[in-house]
Formats: sequence, C-alpha cells, structure tokens
Amino acid sequence: MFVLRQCLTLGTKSSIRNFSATTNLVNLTINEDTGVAIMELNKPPVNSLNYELLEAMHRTLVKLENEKCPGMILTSSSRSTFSAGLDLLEMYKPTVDKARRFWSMLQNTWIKLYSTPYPTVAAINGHSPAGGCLLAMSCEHRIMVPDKMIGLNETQLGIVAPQWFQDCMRNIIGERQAEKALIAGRMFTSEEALKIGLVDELATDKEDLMQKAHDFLDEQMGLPPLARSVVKVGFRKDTLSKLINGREADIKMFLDNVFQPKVQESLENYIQMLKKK
Ligand SMILES: CCCCC/C=C\C/C=C\CCC/C=C/C(=O)SCCNC(=O)CCNC(=O)[C@H](O)C(C)(C)COP(=O)(O)OP(=O)(O)OC[C@H]1O[C@@H](n2cnc3c(N)ncnc32)[C@H](O)[C@@H]1OP(=O)(O)O
Repeated sequence: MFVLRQCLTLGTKSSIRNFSATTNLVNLTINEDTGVAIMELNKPPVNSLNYELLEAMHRTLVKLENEKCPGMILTSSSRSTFSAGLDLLEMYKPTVDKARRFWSMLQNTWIKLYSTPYPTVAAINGHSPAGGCLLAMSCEHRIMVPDKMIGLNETQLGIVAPQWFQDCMRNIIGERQAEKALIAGRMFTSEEALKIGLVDELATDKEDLMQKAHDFLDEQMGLPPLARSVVKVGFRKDTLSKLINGREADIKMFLDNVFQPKVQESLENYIQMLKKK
C-alpha cells in the first residue's frame, strides 16, 4: 500500500503540504490553495530510473489522479541532473524476472505520466539523457535551465531507443528532426533544444524555472478541464495505444536485447567508464 507520511505543514500565504513516499525517492509537495503538485525526483546522485524510483513515481501519479490533481510540475532534487535515464545497473546481468519486472514498471509509469488528464510541466534543472529525456517529453511543456544536455543518446551507446521513446520525440519535434536526432543519438544543449522545439522555454536559474512552470500551469488551469484533457488525450492516444496493445512485444524486445552478450559487454564498459570519470 502506498503509505504517505505528512512531514510538515507550512502556514504561509499559500499553504503547502509536503509528503514523502516512504522511500523518499519522490518528494511530493502539494499547494493547498491551488492544488498544484511538485513531484521532485530524489534518488542521488543522478536520479537513474531503477525499479524502486519508477514504482515510487507510478504510485505518486496514481495518488495525484485519484485526488483530481489540477496540475503537476516534474523536477529533480539533483543540482546537475534531471534524470540520467534508465539505471544501467538494472540492465547489467539481471535475472529474466528482474528485467521483465523492471521494464514492465517503466511501461506502467510512462503510460500514467503520458496520459494524465491534468497539465504537466517538466522543470528540467539538469542533464536529461535517454530515459530522462523520455520523462521530460512525456510532460506537456518543457522548461530547461541553460548549459545542460538533453536527448535520446541510445544510438551512441550502440542500442536502439524503443519505438515509444522515438514516437514521443517525433510528436514533439517532427519527423525530419526526430529522424536526424535519433539516428545520431544526438544530445542537444539547452539552447539547441529550444531552437528545435524539444524544450519550450529556457529559464535563468531554478527559481525562474519554477516560476515559469507555475505560470504555464496557471494558464492551463484557467481552461475548462474536461475539454482540455479530451484534446490532450486525443492527441496522445495513438502513441499510447501502440504501447498498450504491444506491451508483451515491447518486453520481449527488451529481454532479447538486454541478454545479448555484446550488449552486456558494452554495458559493463559504459558503467566502468562512468565510474572512472
Ligand atoms: C550501454 C548499453 C545499454 C544497455 C541497454 C540494454 C538493452 C537495450 C534495450 C532497450 C533500450 C533501452 C533504452 C535505454 C534507455 C536509457 O535511459 S539507458 C541510460 C542512458 N543514460 C546515459 O547514457 C547517461 C549516463 N550518465 C551520464 O552521462 C552522467 O552521469 C550525467 C547524467 C551527465 C551526470 O553527470 P555527472 O553529474 O558528472 O555525474 P557522474 O557521471 O559522475 O555520475 C554520478 C554517479 O552516477 C552513476 N550513473 C550515471 N548515470 C547512471 C545511470 N544511467 N545508471 C546508473 N548509474 C549512473 C555514475 O556511474 C556515478 O557513479 P559513482 O558515483 O561513480 O559510483
């Protein structure tokens, strides 16, 4: 069961409720006046998406949906990184059961995040490669601090971004730009990402980032919510249905790839390289 611990109630002009999932991997803050939720990923040092973090995110998303959340900001507690993408250790010599459970939770979490009826904004306060970029792309609006990197870099790692990762990118930056970016596994600077529309706005610092995120939500929350959400989900339904109807095939794709000796070898080298950095 999802146990939430009420940590603190601040009696400021706008009351804020802070919750932490028992794992503390996700910090959830809800403004009592506006209902706006801030979901802060909190798995130091780089918010790599392992099973536990994905599960904490999923449970938080279910809670927000049940509580009719009016708007959510997704951000990170790390100073350098929004999310480093999938946790490489989850994919290094896993058992079949562990790998299947991990990928299935990734699917669950993405489906929930991509299909929220309420508006979502990614406040990207750090690097956002691969799975980190997927999280940002799953929100409706992206705001990023300067001098960080974002993109689907899978090709550069010798692997292929799953179809639904690719679809998310195509839906945002269009066929031609997505094809070029995905073939190259290109990582974009914040400024380049703004230019091609992968992010919508740049912010000067974290404070400006959060202000801009709230401004976006204020605007969205002024719209009739049902009409807003029907249009949103209508735009996203083809991408969602493709994964929902092909979940088993997608898991099989992952399992077939992850257990390839060559993939395990590159994974080991990559993990070593990151540790030596
Ligand atoms: C390579 C083969 C992959 C195999 C895949 C298997 C099957 C394929 C099938 C399907 C496709 C899967 C699609 C995959 C999607 C992904 O998301 S894969 C993950 C891609 N992510 C990255 O390439 C990012 C790697 N990290 C970095 O570039 C940097 O860490 C950074 C995010 C830019 C942050 O830099 P910095 O602040 O300098 O921090 P450090 O590099 O020093 O890192 C700190 C510690 O964190 C560890 N770490 C970094 N990233 C990950 C990660 N993704 N998973 C686990 N751990 C990570 C890093 O090793 C450091 O650890 P220590 O503190 O040294 O112990």
